[in-house]
Amino acid sequence: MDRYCIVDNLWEESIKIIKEKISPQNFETWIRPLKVVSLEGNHASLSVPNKFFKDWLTENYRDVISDAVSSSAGKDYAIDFVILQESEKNSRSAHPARKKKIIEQIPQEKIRPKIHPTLNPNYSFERFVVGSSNQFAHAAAVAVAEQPAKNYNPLFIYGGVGLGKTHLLNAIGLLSMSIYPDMNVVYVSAEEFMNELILSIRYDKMPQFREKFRNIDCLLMDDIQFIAGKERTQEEFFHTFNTLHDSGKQIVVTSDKFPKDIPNLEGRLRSRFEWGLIADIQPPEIETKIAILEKKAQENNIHIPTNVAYYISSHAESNIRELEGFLVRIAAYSSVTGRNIDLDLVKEVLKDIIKHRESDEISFEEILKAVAARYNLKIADIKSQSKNKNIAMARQVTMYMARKLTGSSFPDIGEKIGGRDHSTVIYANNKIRKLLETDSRLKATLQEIEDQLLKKN
Ligand SMILES: Nc1ncnc2c1ncn2[C@@H]1O[C@H](COP(=O)(O)OP(=O)(O)OP(=O)(O)O)[C@@H](O)[C@H]1O
Repeated sequence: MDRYCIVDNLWEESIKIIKEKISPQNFETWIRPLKVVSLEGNHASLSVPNKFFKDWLTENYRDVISDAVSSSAGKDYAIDFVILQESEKNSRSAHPARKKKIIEQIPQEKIRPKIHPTLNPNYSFERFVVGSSNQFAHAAAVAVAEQPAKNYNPLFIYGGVGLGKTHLLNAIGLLSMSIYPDMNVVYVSAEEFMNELILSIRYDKMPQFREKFRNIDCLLMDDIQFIAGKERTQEEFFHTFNTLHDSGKQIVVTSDKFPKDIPNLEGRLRSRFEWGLIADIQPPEIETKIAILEKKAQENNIHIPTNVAYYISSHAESNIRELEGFLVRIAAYSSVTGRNIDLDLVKEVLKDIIKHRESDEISFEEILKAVAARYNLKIADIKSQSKNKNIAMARQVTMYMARKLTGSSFPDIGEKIGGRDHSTVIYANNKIRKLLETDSRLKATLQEIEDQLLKKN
């Protein structure tokens, strides 16, 4: 058998294994179009039609594919994905020798761009869409990047999942480095910081650890909430913070919560976070979602008609990562089926996700439970007659959310929340609505509760 036959047989065997492991629809969308372009040593390269496909496969199916190829071949294979050039895409059955060439034609720097060892070059300010939900955080981030340690130190950026905190943090690093090329910028997640600390303690390398983290011009630390409750990490971060701050170095941290709302965060750290500027990122309104979607589409040469962008944005949650996921799915489906992206195609691709979501009915009891947990109260407190400020607030939030998420009538909600009159529910609903116009912390809290309720299934 010639070498290309062996490769084809191996791939045939592998896809049988993969087919057993994933749904038929996903198999047809993601696996069927793949072809092996090279098999060298312990490395298999598979061709994919575009970057979206590549990102999706890398994130979701790389391990499944590599396990299947390894088990068919009887030895371990690492998998990577290579984007087919347009001309190759048009002739699906390119000669094997030509296929093999494809990898060599792609410049190395296109495969793995390297600018800074830990900064993501795609997360730049140019690629960040500004809307009213993130305007403040964006302006603060630009100011810090242009004039580090001048005005806002530390800068504390907080917001819900997938709303662009990491993107902004990276953008600060990229811009600062382009303005001040000699600047020592370090981007690290709080978890990596902790892991490095543990290793340094274990291998007696604390002087090196301190040398590294206390000689930085701009420290960008992601997901700081992770260190809460971890005593030794908080202690070390506290000293790192002081050293950098005292010597006029910039510190930027991100978190999923406002400093005061991070449970188990040491008071001395919390107060330091409050020294500088605290900027929030709110869930985007529909116009910003559409603008982000259109920008992402444009960056990847995908044409999305306006009605389609509107449809996707109005059905995606506020999480922008999810919005991107929808785009990936749609672009891949369109490229595999050769169909243009229009409303019918999008409805077809997203129908399961959207149907599932619409069937996710939230009950009053679930809202009550989630609000009580968020405000550290018992359900009985919320239903009680207590006039305590925190309890009264939680009660009004429950009424507002019940109205919003269940659509129940005012008298119904009043009945369920301890036999209250419907006018009390109307009052609570109006009061919270009004507060939300100005109180960004409350807005973030409510969004968090809502996200949690929507994720229940
Ligand atoms: N305003 C924006 N413009 C363009 N892209 C955005 C914007 N906000 C978020 N994104 C994109 O959404 C994705 C998720 O963003 P990011 O990872 O920064 O979120 P995060 O807030 O750090 O999430 P997590 O809480 O999970 O750490 C990224 O691909 C990012 O580029």
